[in-house]
Amino acid sequence: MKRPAELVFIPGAGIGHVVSTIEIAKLLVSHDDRLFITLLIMKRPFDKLFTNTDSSISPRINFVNLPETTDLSCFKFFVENQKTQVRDAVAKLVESNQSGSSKPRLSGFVVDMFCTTMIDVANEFGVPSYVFFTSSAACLGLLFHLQTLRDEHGKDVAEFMHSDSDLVVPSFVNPLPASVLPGKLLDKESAESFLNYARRFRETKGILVNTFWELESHALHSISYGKNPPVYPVGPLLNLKSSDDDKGWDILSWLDDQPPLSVVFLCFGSMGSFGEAQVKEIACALEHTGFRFLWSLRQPPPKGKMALPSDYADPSRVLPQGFLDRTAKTGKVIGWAPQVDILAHSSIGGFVSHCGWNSMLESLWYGVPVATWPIPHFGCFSETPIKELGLAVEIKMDYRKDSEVVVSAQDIERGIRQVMEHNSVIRKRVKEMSESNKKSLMNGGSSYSSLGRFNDQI
Ligand SMILES: O=c1ccn([C@@H]2O[C@H](COP(=O)(O)OP(=O)(O)O[C@H]3O[C@H](CO)[C@@H](O)[C@H](O)[C@H]3O)[C@@H](O)[C@H]2O)c(=O)[nH]1
Repeated sequence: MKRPAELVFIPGAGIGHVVSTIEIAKLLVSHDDRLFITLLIMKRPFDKLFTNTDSSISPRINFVNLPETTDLSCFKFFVENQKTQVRDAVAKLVESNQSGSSKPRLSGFVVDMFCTTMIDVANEFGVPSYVFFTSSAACLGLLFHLQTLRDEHGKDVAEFMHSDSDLVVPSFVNPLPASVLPGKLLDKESAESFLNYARRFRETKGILVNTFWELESHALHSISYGKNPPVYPVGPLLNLKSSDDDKGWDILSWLDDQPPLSVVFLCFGSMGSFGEAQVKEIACALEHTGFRFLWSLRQPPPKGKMALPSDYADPSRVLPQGFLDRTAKTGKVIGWAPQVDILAHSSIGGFVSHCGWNSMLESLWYGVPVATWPIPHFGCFSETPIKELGLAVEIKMDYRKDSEVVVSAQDIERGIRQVMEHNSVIRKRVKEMSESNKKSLMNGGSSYSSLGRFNDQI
């Protein structure tokens, strides 16, 4: 019998990365009873995890909170600066595992897509690394493609920044207009970091991706070849546990009073917020459509400060005058939303989203069609694969026109009307995909089998 094995997981900072990493850890240990996992959690002072990081979730999962860092000048350096802490934590783990032959042996690191620098630490301990890619396979394919263009064809990807041409990217079904590529991916300074992530992915023994075959078969085929390490689609990895705070209860009981499919939900992820002019356009669109709405409205962090948006003490400050009174019977403006509970509610008819990959997977799980309003932060964009599959309608598309460009109330209204249509083809397709979604994780399903293949090589 094989000796028990221990994997060290290094999730990226932020809810969009930590939650799915905890879910993959839970799935892996439930599939293999000789596996132990230690998660090293990096925290910035403003990170709210909104998730359970105590070890009671499984006796074979252990959380270690790394000391909080205050130097937040740059994300890349934030991760780099954690190397010493990671090294120390792993050394302690190895030492405590030496005390008995029944203790697990360190078998590898699973590093977040943005923590590839930790591959160096895995190498110091003489164990292999794997990547956990928290976004879509299409996005992973794009990173590989840009890196190949750069390293093998000498192409300067910054050229695409101002280009109007189409780009043939193997992980996308249709050519991509250069204008939809996130500026961060092409910008001279940040592009090099992204290309470097892709270079380092290729050094690893495998890439776990939070997706499933039925959703992204085209993208997955396109990256499962030649020089790339084996790719394991193991999603959707979602924490569907209900919120138990009082605020959440108030929102859900409001939804209980609304008719089925009548409410449009607007929420822009953990990092999404708008300036006052854009907030007013959204409010006008909502009022004009007359649909019931639930709107997670959050205020931007102070300019130049690395922080997350926060809830408004008084949202009427940025809304059109009298908006809250006029819509009191049909709408609710909230701060942080218990998103999965909301998407699960039968009154929700459509979701206006910034297209973070977790949000996309959550809405597909519950069969809620999406109106896409991408706000790319780290250059991972998720709405294109969803739209290519006919699972979403579009509000805003051009990434280069960043958040400073105000989307008009008319464009928002058009998107909301489309996404709320009851008998649309999109709604039907989303429902069908919702079924495949659930099957992929069941015994014999595509993600279930992928997990088995991954476990076999640990
Ligand atoms: O009010 C809110 C806002 C968000 N969420 C949850 O927070 C998560 C947000 O994740 P995601 O939708 O992926 O958005 P981001 O927080 O923006 O995620 C980052 O990480 C993702 C995974 O790599 C990338 O796809 C995104 O582009 C990147 O911005 C989801 O589980 C939401 O349910 C809430 O519960 N309430």
